[in-house]
Amino acid sequence: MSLAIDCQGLIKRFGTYTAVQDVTFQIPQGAIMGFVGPNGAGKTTTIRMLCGVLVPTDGKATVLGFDVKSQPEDIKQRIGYMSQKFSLYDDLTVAENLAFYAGVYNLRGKEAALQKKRVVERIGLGERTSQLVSSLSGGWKQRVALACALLHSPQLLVLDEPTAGVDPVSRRIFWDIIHQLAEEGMTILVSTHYMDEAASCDYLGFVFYGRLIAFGSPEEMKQREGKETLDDLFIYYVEREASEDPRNTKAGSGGAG
Ligand SMILES: Nc1ncnc2c1ncn2[C@@H]1O[C@H](COP(=O)(O)OP(=O)(O)OP(=O)(O)O)[C@@H](O)[C@H]1O
Repeated sequence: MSLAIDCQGLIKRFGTYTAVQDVTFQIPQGAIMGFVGPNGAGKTTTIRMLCGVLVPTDGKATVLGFDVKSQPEDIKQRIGYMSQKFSLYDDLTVAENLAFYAGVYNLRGKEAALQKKRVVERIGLGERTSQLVSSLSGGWKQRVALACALLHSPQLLVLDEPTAGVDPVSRRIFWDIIHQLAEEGMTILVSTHYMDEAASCDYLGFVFYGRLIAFGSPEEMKQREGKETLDDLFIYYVEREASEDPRNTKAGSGGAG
C-alpha cells in the first residue's frame, strides 16, 4: 500500500497557543479522507501544514512521499487546493480564470490548451466558459474553482470546506466528481461540516481542540462507540471532550510536544 499522507505527531503552536497537537494518521493513495470538527478545531492549520505552506512546530509528515518541512515545493507542485472562498476573479470569465490559473501552474502553449480543454470537459463547464464568474451561481463557481485546482493534474486534491453555502443539488454533483477522481487514483483530503459528506469518505478524522480524537472509516468509528449515525457519534465526541479549551494554557500547549 502506497501512502499518500503519513502524518506523525504533527504540532503547530502560535506563540503559547497550540492550534494542532500531536496529530498522527496515515492514508493510502486514492482514498478520500474527511476532516470534521467544530470551528477553530485546527483542521485548516493541519491542512496548511500538509500542503507545505505552514511549517510545523514539531512532528513529521510526508505527503506523496515528500517531507513537509524540507520538500514543501515538491508537495505544492503536486497538489490542487480549493478553499471555501474559491479564490476566483469575479470580473473575469470562466475561460480567463482558467487561463490565469494555467499560468500560475506554469502551463504554457499546447499543454495549457490541452489541460484547459480536459478540465472544462471533465467538470462540464463547456457552456459557461465565456460567462463572467460574477454572473454564476454558487454551485457553478464551486465547479469552476474545482476545475482550476485540477488544471495541473494533481495527485492530491485538498478541499477546505468546499461546499459551504452551496445548494444540495450542486453539492451532490460536486461529490460525484470527487468520487470519480478518487476512483481514478487521486487522493482527496477534505474538511467539511456536513455529515452526509463525511459519511461518504473512506477515512474520517475528528478534530477537537487541536487533537485528532478519533480516526477510521465512518463505519468503524460508529461501531466503536455503538452509535447509529455520524451525527450521534460527533455529538457524543463533543459532549465527551467539551470543557474549557485546554490549548489556551501553557500546560495545554506543551502536552504533546
Ligand atoms: N496564524 C495564526 N495565528 C494565531 N492563531 C491562529 C493562526 N491560525 C489559526 N489560529 C488559531 O488556531 C485555531 C485553529 O484554527 P483553524 O483555522 O485551523 O481551525 P478550523 O478547524 O479550520 O476552523 P474552521 O472550521 O472555522 O475553519 C483557531 O483558534 C485559530 O484562531
